[in-house]
Amino acid sequence: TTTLGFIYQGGVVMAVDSRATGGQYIGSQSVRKVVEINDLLLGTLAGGAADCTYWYRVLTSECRLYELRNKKKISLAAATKIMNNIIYSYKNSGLSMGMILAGGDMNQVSLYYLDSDGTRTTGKVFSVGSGSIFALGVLDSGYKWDLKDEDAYELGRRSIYHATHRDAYSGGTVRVYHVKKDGWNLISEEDCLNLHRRYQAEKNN
Ligand SMILES: C#CCCCC(=O)N[C@@H](Cc1ccccc1)C(=O)N[C@@H](CC(C)C)B(O)O
Repeated sequence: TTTLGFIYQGGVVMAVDSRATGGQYIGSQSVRKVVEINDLLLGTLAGGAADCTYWYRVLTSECRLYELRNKKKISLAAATKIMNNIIYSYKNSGLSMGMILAGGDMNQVSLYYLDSDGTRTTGKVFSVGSGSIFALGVLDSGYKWDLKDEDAYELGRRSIYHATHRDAYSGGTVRVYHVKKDGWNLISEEDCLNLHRRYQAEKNN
């Protein structure tokens, strides 16, 4: 898996691949690794497929229960704290999860990283998964706060593409999302083989 999220002047860009593997066996090329928590919050999943899928659903139901009980949307800080407390209660029991969570938080967007060790931090640039070392090489060299939206989307796309090219455990579809303080939307989803042809053609011109 390769997942990433970064904050810039236009909000947050999140990008992921879609491959699931069991050893050298490819279990799926169509995993949705960007998950909707509600219409303001998005998350990315990396690690154990069952762990990520199960606990993301628990988080989603906790967020909905918060809304029903409090008659207001949950903040990103609160949603990540709920997830972190759950994960921490299972520390050292073998969970394997790395999540990036983004969304509106008290009238601004913010970005959190959570993992099954119990880490919960905010930041501007995160990449998580077996391919994150490749993605970060591209992402860190291209990141600026002042990126224009289209350039930010392309930076996320290229970063995931390079990881799918070099990491055997990443591949399939490259999905790019844009998260703003008032909502998120899907920007693009392209097969990494098509991206490969496009980027190789650019090199040959
Ligand atoms: C094949 C198959 C079923 C999925 C097995 C399965 O959890 N694979 C994991 C890798 C892993 C992790 C921990 C123990 C063993 C195998 C996987 O593909 N994770 C990807 C993300 C999830 C959400 C799809 B990525 O992190 O590579």
